[in-house]
Amino acid sequence: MSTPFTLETLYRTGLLRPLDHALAQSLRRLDPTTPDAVLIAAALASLAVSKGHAGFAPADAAQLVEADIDWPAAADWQRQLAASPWVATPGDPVEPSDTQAPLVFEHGLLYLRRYREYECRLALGLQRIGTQAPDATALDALAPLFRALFADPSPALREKSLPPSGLVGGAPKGLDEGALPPLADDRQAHAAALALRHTLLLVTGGPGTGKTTTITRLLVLLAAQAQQAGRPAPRIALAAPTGRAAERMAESVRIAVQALTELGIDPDLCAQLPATGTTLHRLLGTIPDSPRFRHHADNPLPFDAVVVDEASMIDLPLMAKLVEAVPDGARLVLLGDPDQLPSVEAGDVLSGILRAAGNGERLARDDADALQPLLGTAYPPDRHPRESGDPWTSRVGEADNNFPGRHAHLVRGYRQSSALDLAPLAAAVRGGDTDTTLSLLRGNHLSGVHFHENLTDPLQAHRDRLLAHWTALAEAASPAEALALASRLRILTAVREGPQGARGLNTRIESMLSESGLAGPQRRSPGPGYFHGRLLLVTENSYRHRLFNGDIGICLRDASGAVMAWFPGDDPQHPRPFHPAALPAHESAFAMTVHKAQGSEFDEVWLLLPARFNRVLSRELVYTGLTRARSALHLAGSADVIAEALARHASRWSGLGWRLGATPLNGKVPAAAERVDDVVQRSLF
Ligand SMILES: Nc1ncnc2c1ncn2[C@@H]1O[C@H](COP(=O)(O)OP(=O)(O)OP(=O)(O)O)[C@@H](O)[C@H]1O
Repeated sequence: MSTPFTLETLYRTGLLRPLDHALAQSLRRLDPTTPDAVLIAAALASLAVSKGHAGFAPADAAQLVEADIDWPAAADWQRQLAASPWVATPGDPVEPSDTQAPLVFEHGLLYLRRYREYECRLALGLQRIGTQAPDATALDALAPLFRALFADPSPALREKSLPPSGLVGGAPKGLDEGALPPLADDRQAHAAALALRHTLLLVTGGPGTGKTTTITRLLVLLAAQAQQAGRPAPRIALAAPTGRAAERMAESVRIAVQALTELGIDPDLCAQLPATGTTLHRLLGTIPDSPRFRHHADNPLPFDAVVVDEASMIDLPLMAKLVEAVPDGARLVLLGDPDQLPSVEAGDVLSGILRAAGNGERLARDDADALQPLLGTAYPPDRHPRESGDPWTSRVGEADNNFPGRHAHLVRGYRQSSALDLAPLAAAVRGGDTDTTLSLLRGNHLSGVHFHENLTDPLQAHRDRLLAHWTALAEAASPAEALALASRLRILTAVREGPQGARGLNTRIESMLSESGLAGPQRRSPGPGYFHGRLLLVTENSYRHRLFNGDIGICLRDASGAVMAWFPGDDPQHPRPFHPAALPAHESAFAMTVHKAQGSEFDEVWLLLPARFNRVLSRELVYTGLTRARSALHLAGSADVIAEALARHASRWSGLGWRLGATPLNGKVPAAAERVDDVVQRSLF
């Protein structure tokens, strides 16, 4: 029997949270004549935000609430919403809405007003950043360096064995532009060239496609450009949503810089690049007990270029605050993998931006023309690209789109690992191709990829092997060694609860360790749970401790027998000890959800799917999980669950794509409502 469409029934049956119900109740108290349909929509708009959506689509209500409900006809429901005094219906995609109305109905979505305003602020902020024209006049002068950076200089340099002193304008002397291969089909070169001409750039691509390498080269170019123009060195910030991701990014930049100096690029230019990264919260400056930051539109960040990695993890409010804090004239470069899971909090911002920015596969004609000094002839000027079938056509969406930034999508993977041949599997999962995925998994030909079909309990089936890893952590000679060992292996799960959930697995692993004598009662332990060798995952940001959501540490006994929790410091050789009782919120980390593992990598990943289909599963979840592996992947699950996961997208309701496309305010709003395929029930993990 279907559930009646009344506020009380939906609440009583547990489909609404107390918070959602309270919002609806408060509207009813203020105006008892408010129809139930409006109250329920308000409650569902609140529920939608908790599940990662920017708003709620009444036409697709069944996507949000998985229950058999007598939903009203969408058109009637929308009419009631539009007629309600609680609901603003602004005529313009970025005009502030009526502050008296707590809800906004726009483009098929019902928003809590605050989230609609975040979308507007973000759209306007990106518009402001992207429409500033950088000084792109001296591109000719940059050409030698550009070609040295991008035209695979290594063979030329090795032959010539140039000492660092033989440099001209940052480029190794002797590199003859004409002798170098053309850059017309090098997407990394496109990305860097586009960033010299535009202030807003998105660089997307899967793991190891060279996003960080490309940006490092771009930053060297910006440094050279400033030097040539007699300007001070550019002030550059490297940031990411989590501490771990920021660290990984800075590490990749350091490695890329090292490679450039070894290849003869001017060390003075390379020295201008930052050696460290920071979290977005730290960059913006948190204010205790406030959702506001120290840096905002009136106190912008003191940087000329802000580079942000793992952009898919950034939620709507944080991205809105970030773009507002980017000063006029500064560059914003967003790096990310659009096939990974969207942000845990509301927004799915990266996909919204990408929807407006086009697919990043081709250069626009004006860019190709203007960037000729750097890229060479990108397309023959005498042929119209669209007619000729030439690859250098306008970027997709350009003709009917006002988005001011540029997007470059990198596809070629460079991270060579003879141990792990993940690329074909990642591509099949990304494309939702179940047949290919299963045949690759079952074929057992991909090096480093192991399929454990129908395995539901790796702890039982592979007990000794897994246990050996965890006991080795406890036997490490030093905290630094234990932390280095810790990233060798991780069990990743789709869900938090249940037999294949991270929480239950951690409990079982701890009892296994206890049986093996490791996790027993500890002398001078600050609590029963803090045993020598316990892996910890921090689950909230603490600026006081400089510990951030996603940081991994390990409990180890010190010389006096006291157990301390060790976390990485600035120098990998010197981890930082904390008294476990003083740590911010944390949990065990032998197993963790794929969501928590975003931004991290491990040598060996055991990706454990639930035995039965669960709505958190999606192709993005499987893709994110398996791409965390550096040298070995063990995938445990059934063919049915894999097929069902790959059939679903983890996307969200958002109006950002059309809003960005419709800005500036020229009244050109696309007609079709933007909606997503599936809903992710993130409350489950
Ligand atoms: N054009 C290139 N030629 C040769 N090697 C490259 C090139 N671009 C990147 N690489 C190498 O590929 C590896 C991955 O590069 P990088 O870290 O920049 O990728 P990424 O896209 O930022 O990866 P992730 O998303 O995992 O952080 C590095 O070892 C880098 O040196």
